[in-house]
Amino acid sequence: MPDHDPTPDRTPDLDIAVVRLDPDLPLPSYAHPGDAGADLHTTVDVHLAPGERALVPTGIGVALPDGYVALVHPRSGLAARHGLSIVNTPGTIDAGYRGEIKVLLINHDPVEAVTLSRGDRIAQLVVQRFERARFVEVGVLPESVRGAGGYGSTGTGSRP
Ligand SMILES: O=c1ccn([C@H]2C[C@H](O)[C@@H](COP(=O)(O)OP(=O)(O)OP(=O)(O)O)O2)c(=O)[nH]1
Ligand SMILES: [Mg+2]
Repeated sequence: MPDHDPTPDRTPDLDIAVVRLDPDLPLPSYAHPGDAGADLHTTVDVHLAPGERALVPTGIGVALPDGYVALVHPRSGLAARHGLSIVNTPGTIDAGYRGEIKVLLINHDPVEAVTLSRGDRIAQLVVQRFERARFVEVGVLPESVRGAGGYGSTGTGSRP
């Protein structure tokens, strides 16, 4: 770590009530100042054959304030080293949810199994504010430059 960290730790913006359903495992925590994701741990040993998935408990329950959502993101190190990801990435933890946060891990490696031990950090939780939309039905949508183009409509090469 440099003498002067250019990303100093912030005063937390928000308190979130957490229960530890497994008191021997740590609370979610940020690895570095400025990190967006707080790491979540598995409470169980996991063995995933190639292509296999498993719903893995984290031992954590939260009560998010109204207007907030927590998103369960994969960890890039596990993805790069082992092909490990999350089936429904990012998982959505609703403000009203009071159950245990679980992570639907999947082993995308075509050959190697993935083995994780109880206590390993398996995913990261990003807490965000969100907008509650009112879906207002109209007959025709306003025009835009993109229009209905999508799914690669701009091509893959560099653009002028
Ligand atoms: O990765 C995840 C995704 C969801 N959940 C919990 C929290 C969330 O609030 C609840 C419902 O998730 P979601 O809305 O994604 O699932 P659904 O299939 O739509 O179920 P439901 O009908 O219960 O909303 O399950 C997790 O613990 N981990
Ligand atoms: Mg739902």
